[in-house]
Amino acid sequence: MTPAVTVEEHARRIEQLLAPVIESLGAEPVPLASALGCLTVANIRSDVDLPLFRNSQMDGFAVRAIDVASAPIALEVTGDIPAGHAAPVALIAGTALRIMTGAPMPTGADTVIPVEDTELVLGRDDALEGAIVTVARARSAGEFVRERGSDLRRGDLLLPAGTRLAPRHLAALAAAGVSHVDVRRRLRVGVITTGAELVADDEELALGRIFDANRIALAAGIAETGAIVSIATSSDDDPVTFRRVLDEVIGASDLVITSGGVSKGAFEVVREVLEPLGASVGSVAMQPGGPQGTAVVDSVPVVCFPGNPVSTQVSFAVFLAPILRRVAGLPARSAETRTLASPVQSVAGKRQFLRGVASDDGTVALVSGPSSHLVAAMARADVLIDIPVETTRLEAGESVAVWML
Ligand SMILES: Nc1nc2c(c(=O)[nH]1)N[C@H]1C(S)=C(S)[C@@H](COP(=O)(O)OP(=O)(O)OC[C@H]3O[C@@H](n4cnc5c(N)ncnc54)[C@H](O)[C@@H]3O)O[C@H]1N2
Ligand code: MOO
Repeated sequence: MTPAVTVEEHARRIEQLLAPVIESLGAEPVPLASALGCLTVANIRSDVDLPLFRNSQMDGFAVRAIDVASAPIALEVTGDIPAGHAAPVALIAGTALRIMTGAPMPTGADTVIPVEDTELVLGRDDALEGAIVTVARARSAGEFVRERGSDLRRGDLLLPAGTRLAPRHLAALAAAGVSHVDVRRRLRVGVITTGAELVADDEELALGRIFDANRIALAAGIAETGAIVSIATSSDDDPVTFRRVLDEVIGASDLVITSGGVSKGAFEVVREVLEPLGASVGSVAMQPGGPQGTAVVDSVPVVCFPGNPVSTQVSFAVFLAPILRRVAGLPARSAETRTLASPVQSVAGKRQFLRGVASDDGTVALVSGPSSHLVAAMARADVLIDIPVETTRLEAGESVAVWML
């Protein structure tokens, strides 16, 4: 990749690298509890009517509308129908049955009088036997009765193919008794951060060592874009260690992302291990995110990002997030136009992604300078300001494209 390729060229390269994996993803059945965010692969029809049976919409008394037409009227209460009641119950004409919300309607009843519109006088020893209910107002037939199949009929379409499963979809499937759903298999993405300076979880900080910001950033980015984090781990700069870690992660992943070890230093472990395997490592005309690489190892695509934490995050946002979002059925992150709150400088020949905060008044302000180690400043940003490759200066009030983070 020498000389530098454009952002668009590198994006196309990654698109091509991932195409075979995405095309062969296929489908798998998953339990509903694991299906949030998955895409259905086929139309799902209901095997049942919803509601499953005719039931009461209110706590109250099941009656015949004709028997309460001249309310107020007193009726004998001949029994109770709690929710979950299994045995079919028949209403005797001219009487009432106490019923709870969701309980099956007794045959013969055609309306429910809400308890608020009644007065109950219990029988001897406060038993329901011998109780009398006074109904204060009439109701027409069908009121407060939820008819079987009134929500959805058996055989009707419950969810179309290509639905990205949200809680409301899962609720409808569960209500229809569906326990597993066929979904597009999600991409399993592995993460390897590299660098002898990275403090492992069980190590103490010492001079020259740093905490690993990229492992969690990439893992969270993967999860946010609807893919599965297969393994997120790290390696030091020893090629033998890196190769061992790479093999482990490749075995569990459809795609592997590395961070660090791709520029021009003396200990660039990613480059050292992957170039002999045919990797393309070089420069993309962007800042941050200049050093970039791609490889295929054991048929698994490997995308190599630079180690600076802002570079890693910007690289993920620019090159992988759009693809992963599309595969997961998520809408593309919107790009908008804003006006600059203050002038910006840029570097000729590099597309610059500056970190900014967008305001409701339509302006965007920088949160920091352009350097790619400014990980704390990036946390204050909500947009990337996209400065075109040949632009070297923009004045306050000029329009810029911003990418929502
Ligand atoms: N002589 C040159 N030096 C550098 C060039 C160049 O063109 N010529 N490019 C610079 C640019 S731009 C970048 S970006 C970095 C990329 O270098 P690497 O991808 O090889 O990354 P490292 O050297 O491993 O690390 C760079 C930087 O980031 C810190 N780092 C690494 N991993 C993590 C992590 N997981 N969490 C937090 N911080 C991390 C690392 O300590 C370094 O400070 O190269 C420039 N150099
Ligand atoms: O390209 Mo590096 O990512 O500028 O700092």
